[in-house]
Amino acid sequence: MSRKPHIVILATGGTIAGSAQSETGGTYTSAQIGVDDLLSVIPEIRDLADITGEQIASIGSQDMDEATWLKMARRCNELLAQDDVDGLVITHGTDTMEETAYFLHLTVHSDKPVVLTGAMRPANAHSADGPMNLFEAVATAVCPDSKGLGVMVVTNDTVFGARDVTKSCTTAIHTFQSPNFGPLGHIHAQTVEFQRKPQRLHTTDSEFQVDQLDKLPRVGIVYAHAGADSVLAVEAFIAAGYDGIVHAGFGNGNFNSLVGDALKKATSQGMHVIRASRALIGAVTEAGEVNDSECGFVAAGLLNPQKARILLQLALTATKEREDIRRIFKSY
Ligand SMILES: NC(=O)CC[C@H](N)C(=O)O
Repeated sequence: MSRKPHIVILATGGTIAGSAQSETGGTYTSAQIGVDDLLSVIPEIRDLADITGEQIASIGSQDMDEATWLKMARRCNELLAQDDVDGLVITHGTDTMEETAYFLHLTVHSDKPVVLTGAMRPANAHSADGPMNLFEAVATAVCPDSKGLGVMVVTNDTVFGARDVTKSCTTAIHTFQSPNFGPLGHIHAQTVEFQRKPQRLHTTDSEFQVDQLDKLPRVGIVYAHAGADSVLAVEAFIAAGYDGIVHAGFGNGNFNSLVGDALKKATSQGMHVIRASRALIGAVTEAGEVNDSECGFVAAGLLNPQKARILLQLALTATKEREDIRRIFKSY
């Protein structure tokens, strides 16, 4: 490429754009600073790429919603279809970054890099992590080896895959981890080195098309605990006409008998139930204590409950057949 790569930064808010009362900590407000101000503190970023910025939203990511996801997916697909755009960097709050990353991993149909980044310290804090994270996100977006790896999350000198990454710590700057497999790669002194590639389907191989949609199927999450009477939550989702439930179960996707009966009632009424786990590591497998085909459930595999919810929502835009949903959970 003779010209410099062109990277578009889509800003959504979060702590990376946050402002605190004090540079050493305390309360702060997300989404106070626009994309131009974020860029102004790292002028070297313009040595890596020609940068243009767009403000997609100005929110703390706890307020991220499906309407904004659909808008983001559409805008990403539009931009990446342009010959003069080589990749995207999305600045985002960390609370739901993993969910937005996985949603875009399945709905953006391009092999050009899409990299999400954010920060744990507000923009005006001492040793704010946002500027370096943004710089390294752009370094990742312009790296030729990033092509075809799907959507990535870059923070703290580390590149994670959208499917595996999760926010693991409430406050630390090394909060993002991939507990099952570790990161895709690392960044040091502007150099990005990858160790592995995502194996499951994504982006250019994804069957999910959301460009014409203005909403997604309704799927709720029910969380297991000893002595759970979350049968009431299951009943509430049934009564509200939800399309599906993800159960964040014990261990290998287990539930107590009360909740199990309520979940079986849900499937008998045409709802879809995914068995995920509240455990951090390991897959929910079909061969365990639950007979999925008898109960009409689908095992989430390695997806955590919040990502299993997104995959079920997208699956239900394409099919209502349980066997097809099972195939989707084994492929994405
Ligand atoms: N560190 C953060 O980005 C968290 C701030 C805010 N809750 C958000 O997710 O946008």
